Amino acid sequence: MRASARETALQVLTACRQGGAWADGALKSAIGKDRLAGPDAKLATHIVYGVMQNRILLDRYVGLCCSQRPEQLEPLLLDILRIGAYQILFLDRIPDSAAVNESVELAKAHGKARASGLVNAVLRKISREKDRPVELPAAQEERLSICYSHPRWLVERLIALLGAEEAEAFLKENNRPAPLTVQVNTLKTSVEELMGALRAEGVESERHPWLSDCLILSGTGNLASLTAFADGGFWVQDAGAKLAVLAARPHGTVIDVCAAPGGKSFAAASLMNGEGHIFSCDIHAHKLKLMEAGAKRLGIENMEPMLQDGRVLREDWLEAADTVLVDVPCSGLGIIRKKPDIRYKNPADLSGLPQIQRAILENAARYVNVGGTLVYSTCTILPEENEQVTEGFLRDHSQFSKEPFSLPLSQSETGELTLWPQRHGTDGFYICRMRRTDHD
Ligand SMILES: C[S@@+](CC[C@H](N)C(=O)[O-])C[C@H]1O[C@@H](n2cnc3c(N)ncnc32)[C@H](O)[C@@H]1O
Repeated sequence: MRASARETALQVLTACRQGGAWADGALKSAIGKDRLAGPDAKLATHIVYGVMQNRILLDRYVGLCCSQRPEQLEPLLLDILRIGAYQILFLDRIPDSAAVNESVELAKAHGKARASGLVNAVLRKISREKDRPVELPAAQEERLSICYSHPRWLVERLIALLGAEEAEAFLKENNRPAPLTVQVNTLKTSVEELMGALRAEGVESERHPWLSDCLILSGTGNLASLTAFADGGFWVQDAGAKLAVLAARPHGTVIDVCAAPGGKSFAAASLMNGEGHIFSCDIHAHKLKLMEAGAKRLGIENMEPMLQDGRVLREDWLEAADTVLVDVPCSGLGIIRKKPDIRYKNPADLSGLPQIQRAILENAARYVNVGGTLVYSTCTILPEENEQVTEGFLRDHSQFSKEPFSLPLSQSETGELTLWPQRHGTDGFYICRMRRTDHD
């Protein structure tokens, strides 16, 4: 039974390595394709997330227990070793012998019968030595990088931003499960009613500590299979994302320039209580379908998904909107706890983002009417995608200025706020609220 969970996990790790897939999406489709359910689906998920969260540390163990360096091993074999090592080091309920044997079988099933001896020897050695603390380098950056499996460049950036102690707290938080926060669809139901409906389906829910219309769920299994979900009772949304919409106080004509999969537009619609109109734009046609389906499920009628590149001006929208949301594509380094593989993005691939973000902000700002609000947000914590983009924009546009805002969790006197998992319990998020005071 368990072998199929491990086989699925291996397929997912292979898809991520070879095809550039994201673990969460690849896992969801592999679990569906392999028809895993219950404990098998859970184990496959634990293994994939666990390997991603601990990859650098696991490779350290493999390296110490193998005559070859991890990077010299065939990638498939290394993935099999990581899967085995993760179970031995982190999953108490699986006997080490089972973790070793299943990994050996996995190697054989993938035509690596000759290498299965190596898998056996390395994993047995890891099992024997697992209680001895792994030797770590003295240098702080290197030590944190291995301990929490984050690439060295990111650890260095975090230490520069936060200092070593808080950087470590952030890294630790990234390897913990994030709470599953959902937003109650107040257009259709109430908090109490939804809690009752979830309970009837065996799902535990508790009120969010500081967002009155949000719940934290546990024991959900596949969310999409719940009747409460199909009935449009809620959508999944991190508290940080909800705060970005609260900071905008959306009303009247709203343009959400980077809207898919639609979470912030849904939150705006619910705050606007059926009034006004929301243009929910995205550059990818296939994502519009997601938003359309979401809006239909939630019974939102004043939201209009549209195919529109945020960098390209629509003349008919010039100074036409009361609220413009600019939730730009970003490095996503604030949501590592939900997408653990984001940490392994190549930093060189991130360097072009600020230019795209600035171009979208520049264009979107032209849609804001005088007196209207412009909110720029990201789910990252890097200043070059956050403060540096908004500062550059404000320097060149004196008709906009930052405006203080207050939120259930905290206030911002300066008009901008960075949220952090280790400080706020939310995803890492940046929010900047600006107001237009004059024409261009
Ligand atoms: C951070 S996500 C938005 C999340 C969304 N606001 C929500 O809360 O569900 C960024 C989105 O921007 C879209 N995007 C990327 N480049 C774009 C562009 N030039 N114009 C419009 N949308 C773009 C991506 O397809 C992606 O869906």
